Amino acid sequence: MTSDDEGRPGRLPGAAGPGRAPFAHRAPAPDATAHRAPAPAPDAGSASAPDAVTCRGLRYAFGETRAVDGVDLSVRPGEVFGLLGPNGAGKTTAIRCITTLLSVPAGMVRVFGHDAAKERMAVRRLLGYVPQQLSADAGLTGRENVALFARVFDVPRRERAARVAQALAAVGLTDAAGRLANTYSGGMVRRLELAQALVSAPRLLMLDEPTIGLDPIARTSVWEHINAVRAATGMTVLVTTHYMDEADQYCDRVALMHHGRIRALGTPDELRAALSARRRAARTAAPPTAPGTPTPTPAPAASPASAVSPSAAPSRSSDAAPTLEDVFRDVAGSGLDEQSGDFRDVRSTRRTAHRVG
Ligand SMILES: Nc1ncnc2c1ncn2[C@@H]1O[C@H](COP(=O)(O)OP(=O)(O)OP(=O)(O)O)[C@@H](O)[C@H]1O
Repeated sequence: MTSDDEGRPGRLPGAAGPGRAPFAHRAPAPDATAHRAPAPAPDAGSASAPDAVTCRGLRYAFGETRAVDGVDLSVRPGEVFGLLGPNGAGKTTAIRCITTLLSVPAGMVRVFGHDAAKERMAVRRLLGYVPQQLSADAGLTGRENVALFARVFDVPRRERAARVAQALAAVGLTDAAGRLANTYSGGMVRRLELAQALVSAPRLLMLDEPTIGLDPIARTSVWEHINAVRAATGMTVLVTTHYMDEADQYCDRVALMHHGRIRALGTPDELRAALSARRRAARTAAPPTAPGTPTPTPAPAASPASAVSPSAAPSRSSDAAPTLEDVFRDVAGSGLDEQSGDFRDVRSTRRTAHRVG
């Protein structure tokens, strides 16, 4: 990376000339119901702009294990896109391919038009990444942690102090910036890691399980800060999560992943409506049952679901019917609980406990 600030690929368009803030210091909205903040989205303005992320036929195997098994997806500039699935679905592996931490052996990955296989540094300069593993140093203060990332990501020296302060302010850690990270709560550690990822003003923020193991208030706080920065900058957000309710609340679109494949993709409303339609169709097609005969449970869909057509999207009136978890169970089929446990498997929770302990 160079220290030349002009034309630096990681710079948000129009957001930060020398001396200007890379993102606005907008305090998170106090209203916790302000989900899916509408982004002014410098990235989302042009119809010809490349997608933030494009994966075509992405595959990755660890020996015999096909962790990612032919993933096609596009993340639009400025949206919050959720990659959902149980433990072992392949979410982290897919994310690591997109970040270039794993090289792409088969298929294609592009980030804002840059080929992840051939233009690794160009891709990395566009990204902020919060991995599942702890990325903050417990023996450093919050400020020192963010400053370290500013150096690693080659934030120009003359801007560093201001950018570090801005990143800490954007996640509500100004007052705690001088404290050692090992005195932080789990939610504060997550917000610190968010500040570390934001200090380079990424166009694409990638978060792997950002709220796993946090209590509901801390989860809400993390999302409010993500949304506030996104609303101020138009940054694209790609997030993995087990929490269906959270994805429903905060993601513009979601992809449901299981056994390395995308089983369904669309807005939460589209996915729920498609399930309602399938249920209605199954009821209509079912033969009338004799009185006293138990009603058979419809078999879950056997084939992987493809993207849900937006044209089939119904209105918000179907909210009360199926949940996103119902959709997942429908498209993933009966194998959902076999190996991977449920959506809140202890493995990840333990990992998080280690992160903050
Ligand atoms: N380094 C590795 N070596 C061998 N197998 C691996 C490795 N990393 C992941 N796997 C396997 O690849 C598959 C996908 O794992 P991955 O971590 O991508 O899933 P995930 O959906 O992110 O799960 P989690 O929610 O638990 O993080 C799993 O079967 C996992 O055991």
